[in-house]
Amino acid sequence: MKDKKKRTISILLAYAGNYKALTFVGLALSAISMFCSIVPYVCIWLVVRDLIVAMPNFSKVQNVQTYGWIAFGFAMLGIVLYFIGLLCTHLVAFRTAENIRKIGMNHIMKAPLGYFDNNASGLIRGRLDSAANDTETLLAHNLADIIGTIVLFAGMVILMFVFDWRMGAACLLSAVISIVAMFSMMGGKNAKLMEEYQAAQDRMTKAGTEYVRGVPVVKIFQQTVYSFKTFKKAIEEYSNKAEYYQGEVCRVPQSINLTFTEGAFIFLVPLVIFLVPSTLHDGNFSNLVTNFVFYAVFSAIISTALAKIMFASSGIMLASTALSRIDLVMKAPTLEKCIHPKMPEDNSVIFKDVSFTYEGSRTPALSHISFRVEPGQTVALVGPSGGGKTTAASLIPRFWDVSEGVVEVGHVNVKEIDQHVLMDQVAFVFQNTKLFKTSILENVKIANPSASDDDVMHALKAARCKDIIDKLPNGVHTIIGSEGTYLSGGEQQRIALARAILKNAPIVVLDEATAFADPENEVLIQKALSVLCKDRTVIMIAHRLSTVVNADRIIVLEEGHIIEEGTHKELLDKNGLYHKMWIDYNQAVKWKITSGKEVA
Ligand SMILES: Nc1ncnc2c1ncn2[C@@H]1O[C@H](COP(=O)(O)OP(=O)(O)OP(=O)(O)O)[C@@H](O)[C@H]1O
Repeated sequence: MKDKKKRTISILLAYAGNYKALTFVGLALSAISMFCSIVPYVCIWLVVRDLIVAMPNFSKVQNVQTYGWIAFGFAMLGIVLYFIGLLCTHLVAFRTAENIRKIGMNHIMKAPLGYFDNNASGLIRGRLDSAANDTETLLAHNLADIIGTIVLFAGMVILMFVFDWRMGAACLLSAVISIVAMFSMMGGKNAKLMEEYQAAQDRMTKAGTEYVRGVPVVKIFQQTVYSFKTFKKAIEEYSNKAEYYQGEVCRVPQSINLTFTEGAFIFLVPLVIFLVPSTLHDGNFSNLVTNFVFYAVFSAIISTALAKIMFASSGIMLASTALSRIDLVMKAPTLEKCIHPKMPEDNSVIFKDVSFTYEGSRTPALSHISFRVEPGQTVALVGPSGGGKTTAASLIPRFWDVSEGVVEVGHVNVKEIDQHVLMDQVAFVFQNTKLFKTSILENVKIANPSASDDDVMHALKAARCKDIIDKLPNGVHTIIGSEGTYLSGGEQQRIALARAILKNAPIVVLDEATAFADPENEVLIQKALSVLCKDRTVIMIAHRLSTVVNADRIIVLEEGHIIEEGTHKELLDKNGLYHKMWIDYNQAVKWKITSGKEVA
């Protein structure tokens, strides 16, 4: 546990970079300031002592004012040093939080694009943000408080011997009982319990997010919250853990802690009563009263110090869970960077004995796939759902890196092509197009920021987007999502095609480009596609087999294997899976037309 705390602090300080040294300055200032804050208590002791000695002739007392000034001076110095120390630790905390965000985002930028399929970018950003925030309190306040409290206790032990060790021990004993009770709540097997409690909290948050995402489904099927069993179970698990921790584990130690934090008097008062007879006998009664006043006042700062330790412990715990969230982000795989990049020789795409297995999956999504697409050819990937079509297409622009084999673009392994060159070489049109909440013009320009507005308009025209722009209030400058602007799936797809046309890449990968299109949009999309694909190397994935009949070659993928390959005619003649798919497809089309007639 102690090692874990040390590790947490040293990892965090590594994120502080150049500001690490400032932490030590801040901590040293905090320690000195705590020392300064003890001095006024000593002055109180001296004042009380002089007053009691001079009693009843108080005019004899000479040094009270001097003690007053010394107390004031040290109190002010303590405050100033504490603030400068806090300034230093805050600077470190802010820089560390900034570095956590920067380093995390830099790492994520090197992750393959496919990683974001399973890890939503919002979730990753949320993880980094919350982790950065959770480390701030520890570095800005808690560490300084821990050091300050250590100095305080060291000061107490020294003062215990200087004035009256018995009263010092009484104060210290109550502090020690309080600390032991506090750590018994957090240490040993309770630390594990605390981790489980936090894990239950995390599970509840995740299940809650899933539930909110699924609200439309819940509403459509008129289900209740109880239909989301995982969420309900997560809430129950969390509340059981919380009740057990707060009720069973914390009740006794918490009560002891609170009693002794505020109650140095529990030992101090009986002790003094016990000592009165002997001091009256020795003639040291005035000394006893002076010391009692000192320890009674001094014990008040113990409770403040203990409360700070308590916060500091939870701060360390919070920071350590924050570090595990950062670890999750930093575990994201990164694409190998080539040291001596090569330029593709032409626009061909070749798969050589390629296999690929998703992380955590037992069965390969692709097994020993080999095919070649010559420059200017159109090759279609078809086959049953889950056959590996999208996976194969994703390996070309390195959304993932192959597990075995080689993918080549222009006769060069894609891993040996500079990432920017590869991205310039390949345009990818996804099934599910993402448009940004900005103008249509900017949305298209993302593909080629140096393009002129005229080029963008030309691309939009070629992608048959004129009707979309005409109906928008500010034409091409309309912000998508603003003023009730809504684009259908097919319309969004045409904007995405305009992007790909503007990019002007020699290789085009189309993943179900017509997936979300109604018949009217489909015709327009097909026209846009014919512009985009003209004289380019095209790899297209399609379920609507009518879109692939003219392809130079059709590859049929099933369960990660190529099971048939050829032209539309050759595959029909083979009488295999493609032939069956073609019959099924035509029956489905006919069924649609027939049922359409029935409705009419
Ligand atoms: N991100 C992922 N993580 C883990 N497994 C995945 C992931 N994406 C796909 N798979 C699995 O890989 C296999 C191939 O999926 P892929 O999406 O490539 O098939 P597909 O032929 O494109 O299917 P569809 O036609 O339904 O889009 C499937 O078993 C699928 O469950």
